[in-house]
Amino acid sequence: MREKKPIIIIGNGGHSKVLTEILQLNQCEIIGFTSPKNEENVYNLSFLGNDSIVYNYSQENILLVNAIGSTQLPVLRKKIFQKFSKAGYKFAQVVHPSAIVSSYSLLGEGAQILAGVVIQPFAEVADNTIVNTAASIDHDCRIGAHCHIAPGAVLSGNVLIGQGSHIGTGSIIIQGIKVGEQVLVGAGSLILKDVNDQAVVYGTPAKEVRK
Ligand SMILES: CC(=O)SCCNC(=O)CCNC(=O)[C@H](O)C(C)(C)COP(=O)(O)OP(=O)(O)OC[C@H]1O[C@@H](n2cnc3c(N)ncnc32)[C@H](O)[C@@H]1OP(=O)(O)O
Repeated sequence: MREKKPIIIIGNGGHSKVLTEILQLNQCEIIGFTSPKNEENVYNLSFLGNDSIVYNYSQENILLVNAIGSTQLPVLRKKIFQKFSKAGYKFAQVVHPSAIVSSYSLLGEGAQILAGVVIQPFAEVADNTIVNTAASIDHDCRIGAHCHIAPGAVLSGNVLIGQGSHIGTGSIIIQGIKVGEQVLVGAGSLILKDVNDQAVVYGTPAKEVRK
């Protein structure tokens, strides 16, 4: 998927490395990256300045890529997306060529679908959500905005995930489960029951450990 406008990447960490390769595979033009300080970029992309440098570019002429990663609740990613969306900037979708994304599924603005992901028909992935390496999202799932479905997570059919939630690496969620908003699911969890908003759960089967 080739974006027509040149792209500014926000962030220069591990997630940025992964997204940059996808942008290159998709032959996107990359202006450079922002970061709090001038540090090496493994692809030799240009350092543009801190995030405020984005305001030097017209909203009409560029797209942003939110390359802030997360290992727990994706709070900073959400802030970045909301700040620049409010200022009229648009975020590019980033979809790895190896991802299998049903043409009957829906991806929101700035959705990031990484290598080996499968998204089945009538699933929805809302704005600014990451579906990380080899995760699988089955039919009719609805994943809210600003979520992170970490590598290898498996969502069976009709699973609902509220906004701002993190589904840990390798977790399994059985069909029809509702996970609330800003929920943190630990790595390797097996989710057999609905999960309340803001809960932290993990284990097999998963239990709520704290709010
Ligand atoms: C490309 C990428 O890298 S994307 C990154 C994806 N990463 C993830 O999805 C990681 C998700 N994070 C986790 O699973 C974390 O372990 C969390 C958030 C659930 C818990 O983190 P913390 O609050 O720091 O817990 P901490 O490490 O102190 O562990 C507390 C206890 O819970 C246990 N525990 C922690 N996580 C889990 C888990 N996922 N499953 C079972 N037990 C767990 C620990 O063994 C420890 O037990 P102990 O007290 O008996 O020793």
